[in-house]
Amino acid sequence: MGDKHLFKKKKNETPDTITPDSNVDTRPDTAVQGQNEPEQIEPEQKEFVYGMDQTEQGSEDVQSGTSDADGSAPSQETNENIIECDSLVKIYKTDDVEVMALQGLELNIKYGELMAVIGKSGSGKSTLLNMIGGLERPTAGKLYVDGKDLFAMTDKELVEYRKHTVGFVWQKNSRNLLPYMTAIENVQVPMYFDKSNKEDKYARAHDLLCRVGLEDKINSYPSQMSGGEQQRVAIAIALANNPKILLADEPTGAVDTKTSNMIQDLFRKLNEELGITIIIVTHDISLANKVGRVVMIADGKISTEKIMKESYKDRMNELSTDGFSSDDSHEEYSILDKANRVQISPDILAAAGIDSNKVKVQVVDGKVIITKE
Ligand SMILES: Nc1ncnc2c1ncn2[C@@H]1O[C@H](COP(=O)(O)OP(=O)(O)OP(=O)(O)O)[C@@H](O)[C@H]1O
Repeated sequence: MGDKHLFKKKKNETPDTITPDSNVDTRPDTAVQGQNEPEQIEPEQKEFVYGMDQTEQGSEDVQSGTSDADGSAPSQETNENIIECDSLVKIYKTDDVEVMALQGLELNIKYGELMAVIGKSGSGKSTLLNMIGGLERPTAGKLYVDGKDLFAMTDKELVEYRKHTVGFVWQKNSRNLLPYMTAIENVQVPMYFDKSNKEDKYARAHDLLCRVGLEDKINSYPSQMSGGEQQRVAIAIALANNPKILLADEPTGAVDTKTSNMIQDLFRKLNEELGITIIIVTHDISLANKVGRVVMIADGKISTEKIMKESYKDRMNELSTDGFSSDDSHEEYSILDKANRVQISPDILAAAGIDSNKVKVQVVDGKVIITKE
């Protein structure tokens, strides 16, 4: 990512909150990872490990795009970033209309990060998540995930990628769970093509359900579980194939505050225990305040990012969620794009009394000062 640290925004300033448009679901109708994937694949031997510790599995993954040969694709050995978005553009075309959902987005995400993506409705959050998840193809730019070039993958390779590299959790449980299966059966669905025997699959599903705190509900059907419990089953399902990245789109959007807190804690626990990279698209400010980094998308680009202060990281490890106050937990930065441009939010412009499109830019004592003309 380009240089950052232009100026600090007021602490505690919350991003714009919005109501998700629940009537319109523009995403591809892909349910639980692995369920709607008709292609037959060669089963592969996998160890019973989660998260980062999958170098063996990764090497058997799709090879297209792992272009060490041309030297351009990052790999885990040489790169600390699991995701690199470089000038990423996504244009949707419907009839005569073109929508530019992402407009040259730059973003790097490190292995093992726990981060949130926020922004107004229509800013491109889900589009970014869907592209990282291999559900949408970039129109232009570069997108590398775990050393693989998603731009260059064939459809078949993308199916493989979706099965092994990423796991999804959606807001709507109907998209995550099959109603006629118990929790433990649901978790085993994505393991269908896995070569390991029935007992191993059962044991792995059982272990995952224990990790998400549902050891008492393994034989319950979705209708017999609360919304929060169903969401925890959904997280176990998303982890079923030991993905390196967990992608969650509004995972707390349909639950109450208490359940939301529980899910937030669970993401942190899984991130710490499994070392898995977790990216959460959310409007839930309390959730955004409890992750290591929050990036805000505005008009299809990253505009600001907030990094959790070290002192808060320590406190988060000591305190339960209920006792945690998120005030002043992060420092906020604006992001320079490749052309050294920066977006300044309307709030900051208003606070500085800037109401025209012409400003004075000076360097004073090593600081860039932007003032009204
Ligand atoms: N399949 C699609 N076809 C056409 N336009 C689309 C499609 N998916 C998204 N868009 C448009 O792309 C833009 C970004 O959409 P996206 O869903 O990524 O935004 P978002 O930030 O996730 O919004 P929300 O918070 O409301 O879910 C919007 O203008 C949206 O209407």
